[in-house]
Amino acid sequence: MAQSLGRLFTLLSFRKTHLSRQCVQVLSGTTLKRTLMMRAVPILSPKPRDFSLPNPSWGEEMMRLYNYYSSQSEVETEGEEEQGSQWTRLPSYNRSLKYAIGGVYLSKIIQSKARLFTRNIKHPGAGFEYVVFFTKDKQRCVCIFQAGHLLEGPPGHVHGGAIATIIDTVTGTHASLLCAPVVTANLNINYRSPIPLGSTVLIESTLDEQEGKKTFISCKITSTDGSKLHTEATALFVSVSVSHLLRG
Ligand SMILES: CCCCCCCC(=O)SCCNC(=O)CCNC(=O)[C@H](O)C(C)(C)COP(=O)(O)OP(=O)(O)OC[C@H]1O[C@@H](n2cnc3c(N)ncnc32)[C@H](O)[C@@H]1OP(=O)(O)O
Repeated sequence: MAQSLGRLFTLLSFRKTHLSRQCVQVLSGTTLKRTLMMRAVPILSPKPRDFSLPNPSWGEEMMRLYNYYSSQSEVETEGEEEQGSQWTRLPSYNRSLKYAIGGVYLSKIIQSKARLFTRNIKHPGAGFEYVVFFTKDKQRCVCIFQAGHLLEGPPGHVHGGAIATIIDTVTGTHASLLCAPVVTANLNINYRSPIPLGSTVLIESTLDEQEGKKTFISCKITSTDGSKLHTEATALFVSVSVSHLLRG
């Protein structure tokens, strides 16, 4: 199963690259053709958009924290002692790349229209704007989250389901770093204080325990200065095989 899946990924990856090259050759020539080519290449390009990089919708606080954690993730090389390398930023795509071979999307193989739930609102800033950083030993993750106006629950505040979604995403991403592929088996959430719509908050996840196929992670959402607790959660992830994901 794994072997034939691997062959399928390699074949699809080759066909996609080959198609991009053919498209460039056919279209090059006149200005019109060049314009068309410029438009066609990004569509066919195998390089996916990384949604965890800044966009114009990110507010001041989101940018401040992004710059802070990014500055903590620079690694000194050439024999010098590493400085400020505590955090590493995780790229984030709108399809399931994680388990794929050769840059082909797993979600595309299962269903071509599938998109990651948290990355499918097209208008920047309207939904989930977030970026996850993890520590070198992968014991902790921190997510900077800016909640857009389409996530409203109680007037002016973030919907409880949207909060559950971002918690599942952060803790699931954390568990995936440790032992992918995983699925959420259990998620317990205590909502302590509402999160204002449009605000930026910090989500911190911590590895509690790993026991066989089970990974236990706890998580809290606070204001960015840590003074206000919004949400606390614990989650259990169970490691599964790729065929478990494909089987459904
Ligand atoms: C990049 C973005 C990342 C986003 C991450 C998002 C992740 C998700 O949302 S996944 C989607 C939601 N989750 C699902 O759809 C999962 C559906 N459930 C399943 O597939 C199965 O029930 C599954 C795999 C969790 C467990 O299957 P099961 O056959 O019970 O596994 P099994 O091997 O027997 O259990 C493993 C262990 O987990 C325990 N366990 C399983 N489910 C639970 C549970 N709900 N509560 C407590 N323990 C549990 C079992 O008791 C067992 O423990 P032990 O090893 O001590 O005996």
